[in-house]
Amino acid sequence: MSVQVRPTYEPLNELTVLDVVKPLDFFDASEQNQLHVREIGDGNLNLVFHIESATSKKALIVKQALPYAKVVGESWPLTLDRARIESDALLKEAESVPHLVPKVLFSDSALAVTVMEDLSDHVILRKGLIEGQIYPQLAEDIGTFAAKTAFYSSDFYLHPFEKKEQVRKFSNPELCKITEDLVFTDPFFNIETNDFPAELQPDVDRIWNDKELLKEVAQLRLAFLTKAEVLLHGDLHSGSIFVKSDSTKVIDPEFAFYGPAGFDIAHFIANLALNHLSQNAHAKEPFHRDSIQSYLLQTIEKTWETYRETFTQLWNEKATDPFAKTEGVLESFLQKTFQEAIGFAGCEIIRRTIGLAHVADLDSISKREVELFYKKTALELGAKLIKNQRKLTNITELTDWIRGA
Ligand SMILES: Nc1ncnc2c1ncn2[C@@H]1O[C@H](COP(=O)(O)OP(=O)(O)O)[C@@H](O)[C@H]1O
Ligand SMILES: CSC[C@H]1O[C@H](OP(=O)(O)O)[C@H](O)[C@@H]1O
Repeated sequence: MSVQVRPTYEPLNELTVLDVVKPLDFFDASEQNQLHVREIGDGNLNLVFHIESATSKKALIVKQALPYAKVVGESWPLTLDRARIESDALLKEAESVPHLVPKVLFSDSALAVTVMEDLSDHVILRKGLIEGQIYPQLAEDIGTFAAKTAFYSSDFYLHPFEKKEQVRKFSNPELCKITEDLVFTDPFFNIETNDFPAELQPDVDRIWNDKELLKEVAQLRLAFLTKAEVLLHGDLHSGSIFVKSDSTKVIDPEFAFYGPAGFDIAHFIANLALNHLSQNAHAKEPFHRDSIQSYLLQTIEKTWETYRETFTQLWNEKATDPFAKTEGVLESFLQKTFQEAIGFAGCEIIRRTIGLAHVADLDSISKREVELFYKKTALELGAKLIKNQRKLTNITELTDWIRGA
């Protein structure tokens, strides 16, 4: 009788990662001794290894969760189950949008490892945007990604038993708690881990004392906590998207869970809005600033339009919900999703400005007074979105506000 011994978890290094890779037969026998390994992780949480054959230049990526948040260290323990969630989410997303996610080649929940397609010929969207690049396919790809992953995971499409099984499978309490704290709670209170320049204190005080704003944030937070509408990526910022001119790939779904439908699209829009603001400082000349800013606003508009049209088409063709043909049901779902997305986007803009985890778009502005000016503007925009979410009915009203910020 043979006994299968499950590998026990230990953090990989540039040598031991080869023990994971070699048995996969991804590389030919002749390449196995000429593999070049680099740890390239630049995110907040995990190890990422790039393994390349010195001869054929074929490469793959091994991502491993650490039992703590890398950005803080061992004092912030964090579940390894996030690696299982990430690989399961990539596989689930690949069922509806295979061209928009990296291929998963192997995963092992005990080692907290996902082995995936190497996307080094792409760049991280945040970096590309800060440099002033434009990506013509981005809006259509992200609108399609968000609409298809939402519809196919929703009660509008799935049998209720299957939907509830998926909710159970993607239960992600520890990673959700990070979002509950870092996005929906800490930036709105005087919490030690908030991070902002002292000069912003009067603007931050205004947020902390704005009762109308806090009431709206409490409702958005409750929606995040309680609405298991669709399977979300859960952290769809511009650092979670790889791009090149003719391709978009959404990576890093370790925050995936069932939540409110507007959440992913909100985070994408918020991060484009932050880049839009920062272009006032980054763009080398006014002509270039105007063209990248107008590209960003068009991208926001087209992303929402693509989401709305794709979701509507799937609804008309495939919805199983008994009320699918009842007049106004789809429209009211989309309107609620849109308005909630405006509020979530406001929270993301505020937390990326004064919370624990910032964005390079604003933080890399070299002149201090310019950085402060645009951070104040970001806080004003975020608060305006949160307080006025229910007044907006059209995406161009939102882009008008971002343009005018
Ligand atoms: N499939 C991939 N191909 C190439 N590089 C990758 C891939 N996945 C991740 N990376 C690199 O590793 C970095 C961190 O990955 P990410 O999944 O965002 O980690 P974290 O969960 O720690 O934020 C990315 O910014 C990118 O540079
Ligand atoms: C300590 S986690 C902070 C922050 O990091 C995550 O992003 P990423 O893993 O892409 O770097 C997520 O946005 C969390 O809110």
